[in-house]
Amino acid sequence: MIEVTGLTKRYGRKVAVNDLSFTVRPGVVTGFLGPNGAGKSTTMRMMLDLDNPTSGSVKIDGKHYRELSEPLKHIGALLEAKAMHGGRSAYNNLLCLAQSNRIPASRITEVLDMVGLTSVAKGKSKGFSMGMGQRLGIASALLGDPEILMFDEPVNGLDPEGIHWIRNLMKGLATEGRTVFVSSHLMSEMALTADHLIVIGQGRLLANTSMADFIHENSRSFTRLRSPDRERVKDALDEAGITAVEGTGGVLEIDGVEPERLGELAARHGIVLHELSSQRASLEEAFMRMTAESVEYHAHTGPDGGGAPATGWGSPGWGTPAGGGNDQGKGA
Ligand SMILES: Nc1ncnc2c1ncn2[C@@H]1O[C@H](COP(=O)(O)OP(=O)(O)OP(=O)(O)O)[C@@H](O)[C@H]1O
Repeated sequence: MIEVTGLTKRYGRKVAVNDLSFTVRPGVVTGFLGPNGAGKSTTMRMMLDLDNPTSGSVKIDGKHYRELSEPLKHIGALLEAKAMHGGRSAYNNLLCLAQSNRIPASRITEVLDMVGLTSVAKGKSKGFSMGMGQRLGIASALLGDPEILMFDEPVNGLDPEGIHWIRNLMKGLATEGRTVFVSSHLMSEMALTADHLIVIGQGRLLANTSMADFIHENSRSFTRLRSPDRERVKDALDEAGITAVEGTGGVLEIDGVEPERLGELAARHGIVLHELSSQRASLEEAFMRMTAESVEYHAHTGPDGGGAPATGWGSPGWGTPAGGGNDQGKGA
């Protein structure tokens, strides 16, 4: 378990991390999300004692990182790919880490095998591709067989097979009861991997909630209905007191009514339907909606400034974000 309490980091006048408090629990994969510059890496560095907090604290299984005698046996981290000694072989890089933490050399062979680098174990790591460097970083995180694992952008540089592998690895580690904390900008990947989310913006906590609740609370869900008999559908809906919004291509969008009820209503009126489907926004849309106000670096790609998601944004029925995007500790 990782406990973060009142964590703050200032660089001069810049507040990179602003009074963050949350707990990362074992047994699930916890995703760490935030726009560029939100303070994710700074938070992770402070968790590993690589940076001193201005105030507040981080406890790793109840202890400060500095109090852990052989830290790699408690917490393993992938912070920056290729943070290894380029002139050393993959094996020797891991050997140095193993020796400083009294980890048997046999474990090096095991982790190299786990990450698929056995055949290049003797190769100097400076010749490694980005994906190989990432795998070596992951091997170093796993070396001490720790209960807590932290991965900063682990899928960077990995090919689809590698992404699939790291996803299953993280899920497997959580299933074993370990604490897995992972940051990524790849929302589709995060949606497949994480069970719980910590979201920050401009150093502040925006959400601490389950993946399902985060998407549910920050997105519009509706039922999409398409029929060759649209006018009769509209009459039937009117009669039943159900409001429909006209979407593109003759589609009707209905908020807050399950497809089952709509299907039964259509059947009662003998109306043919060509489509009846539940629409749920993606994690990416929910994330952009929640963090819209705390994005520091915008690309101005169009009249709207490029800050809004393409789908659903601003369409009828899409309400204001709960708590104006600042609902701290929601659902915790
Ligand atoms: N050593 C430093 N000196 C000054 N400012 C810093 C330093 N490290 C980080 N910052 C600033 O603190 C803020 C948080 O940076 P950080 O790298 O933690 O964000 P991040 O969420 O990891 O961003 P990204 O997603 O782009 O990696 C940024 O505004 C950054 O410019």
